[in-house]
Amino acid sequence: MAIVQTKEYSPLTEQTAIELAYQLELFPKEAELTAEEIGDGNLNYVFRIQANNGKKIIVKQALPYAKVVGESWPLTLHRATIEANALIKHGEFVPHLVPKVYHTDSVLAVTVMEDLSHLTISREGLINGESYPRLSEDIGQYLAHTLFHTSDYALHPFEKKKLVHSFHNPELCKITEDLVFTDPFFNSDTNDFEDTLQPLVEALWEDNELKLETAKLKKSFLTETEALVHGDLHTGSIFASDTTTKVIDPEFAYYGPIGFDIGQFIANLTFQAIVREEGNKQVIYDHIQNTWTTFESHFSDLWQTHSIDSYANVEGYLKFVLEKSFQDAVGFAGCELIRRTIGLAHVKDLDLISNDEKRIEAKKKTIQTGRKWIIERSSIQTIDQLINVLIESN
Ligand SMILES: Nc1ncnc2c1ncn2[C@@H]1O[C@H](COP(=O)(O)OP(=O)(O)O)[C@@H](O)[C@H]1O
Ligand SMILES: CSC[C@H]1O[C@H](OP(=O)(O)O)[C@H](O)[C@@H]1O
Repeated sequence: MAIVQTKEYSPLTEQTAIELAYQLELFPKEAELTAEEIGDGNLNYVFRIQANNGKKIIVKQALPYAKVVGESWPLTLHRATIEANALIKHGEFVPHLVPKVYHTDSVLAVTVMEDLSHLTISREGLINGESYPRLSEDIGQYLAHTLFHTSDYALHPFEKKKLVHSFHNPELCKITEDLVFTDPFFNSDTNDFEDTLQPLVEALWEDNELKLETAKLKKSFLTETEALVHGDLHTGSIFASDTTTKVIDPEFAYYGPIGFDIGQFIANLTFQAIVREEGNKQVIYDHIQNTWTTFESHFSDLWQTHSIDSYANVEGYLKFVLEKSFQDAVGFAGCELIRRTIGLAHVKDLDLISNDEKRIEAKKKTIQTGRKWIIERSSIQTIDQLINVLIESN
């Protein structure tokens, strides 16, 4: 990977993105290049550069503010370095499940990576009725390998603490602390929901039991440095086809609780379980179940074969770790369901439902399911129980 440092930050244009690609010698000098800005996320520029021979690359650049809000919301450029380093670190364990990184530049806040345009963002595909047979198996493996190998169960304590330090990501964590764990549970300016939902939302704001349990989950997010988590593992951060899965966009990566990524992914599948017609829901229930069972079995295998923890063979310890991760995941999934329904950043799975009655009905379900999962997470002990709870309210 070439490392070329530029002296000064400035936002790229399609023209300067092409110049950068030439400068980095990612294409032969004689290649004719075209560029297109294709970013549809909340935060960054994404340029696709294409040569006349068909070769393509992606140049992703952080802006010094959150694109979705504008310059009034300044945001660290360091997130680009976090993202590139997380792709590289996770790629050590699951190279087939992340894009290749060709180049990073911390001054320009740029990551140049493999183009995945032959795949589809899984949220879009799922909304269009795709089932992606490999999705849960691949994400279950991604979760098991990235989380186990970056944890104290696998790493020397010095190495682990070095990683905790290098993935210190306070500004992006603060976004999650606010948008996932706080604002939706209070009458905050960032919230965004239909007037019809007002009574249900006000009931959440007055629900002390819910707020107490959410406070405990937020505390875990704030304080537990268990593993290097992706930090924003929703279906919009996953490219998929029937045969391939690739996880992108880990700019929210930091050392956090093992259950966080698992919960966010399960919640984003749950939007589909709720919005799909009756006959198409089962494939999503199966994905939810398979995500956990694949994670559990791969994590357990890694524990047996690679753990360096003195207590690894103490009967009951692995079971304790898995039970805690599951319970956390259920609670984090509940927070994600609620925040994507009434908070600042929504999901198309819900918002694209054009029929008002159906959309509101679906949103009531995601709010009620989220509340239930947060409050009842300690009594939901298996993935089958979780799915039964979901089916009962769906
Ligand atoms: N490696 C890639 N290959 C092809 N398209 C990509 C790639 N990375 C991002 N994109 C496109 O850019 C969009 C936004 O990327 P993302 O990393 O999610 O940005 P943000 O951080 O702003 O959310 C994706 O939904 C996808 O369409
Ligand atoms: C102002 S950031 C809101 C929201 O956006 C991020 O998602 P993405 O970058 O994938 O679009 C993240 O989920 C943040 O909570």
